[in-house]
Amino acid sequence: MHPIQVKELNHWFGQGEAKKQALFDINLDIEKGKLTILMGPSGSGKTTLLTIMGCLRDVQQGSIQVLGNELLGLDDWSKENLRRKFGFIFQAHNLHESLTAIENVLMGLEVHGLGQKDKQNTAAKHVLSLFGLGDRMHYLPENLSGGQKQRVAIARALVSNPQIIFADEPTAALDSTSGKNVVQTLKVLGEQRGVTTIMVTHDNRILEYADRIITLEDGRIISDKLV
Ligand SMILES: Nc1ncnc2c1ncn2[C@@H]1O[C@H](COP(=O)(O)OP(=O)(O)OP(=O)(O)O)[C@@H](O)[C@H]1O
Repeated sequence: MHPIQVKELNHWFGQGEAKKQALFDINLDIEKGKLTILMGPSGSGKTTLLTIMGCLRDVQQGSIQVLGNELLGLDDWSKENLRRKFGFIFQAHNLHESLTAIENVLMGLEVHGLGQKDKQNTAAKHVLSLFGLGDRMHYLPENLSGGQKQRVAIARALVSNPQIIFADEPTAALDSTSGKNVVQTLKVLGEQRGVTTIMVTHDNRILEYADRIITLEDGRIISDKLV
């Protein structure tokens, strides 16, 4: 069974006269362990689709099965439980300004309620080192560059070993080398641990790492290519 199966999904914003359809008849099966990229012009519906799949926005019409759960009509408690199996990486990194890099990464574990302190520290250090932040662990966000902050946010999303990663423009603030490093890491996680990644991006530099590229335009899928 695919980790994500979308059938006949439609979505609208606004009410009455201002009501506008943002997604039209989306049908999609996402394969486990693959890196899928969503592309398309601004306003084509990429973020809307990503947030619906990530249980951050309710399904209005259609069906989405995520890790075997139907999202249409799913109760809040089950949604919350499901979100714990996801890692989220957004362009706005949302780090806590009063916490150091490693404390921010540890937040990714505490919410998940996993394991003991020692193990958690080891996991947080490991993932920060993976992104070249081994010597910045005890820095506050205000003393990190934009790219370093984004890498801390990515480390926080990955530290709990999520089954699915939802990423919205994760490399936008990164230089080319760090951007590639992030995407390569996601690819390796997919190949070695079966982690599924769905990524919205405009960043052409990383397309070569994708397993599949889906293009949206005006709320519809206009192309779907295996790479
Ligand atoms: N909260 C909202 N309220 C009203 N309309 C919205 C809302 N969010 C998105 N839309 C509209 O839905 C459509 C799809 O938006 P969405 O953000 O999903 O596009 P996108 O492809 O992610 O764009 P971008 O690349 O600029 O982030 C757009 O027409 C947008 O104006």
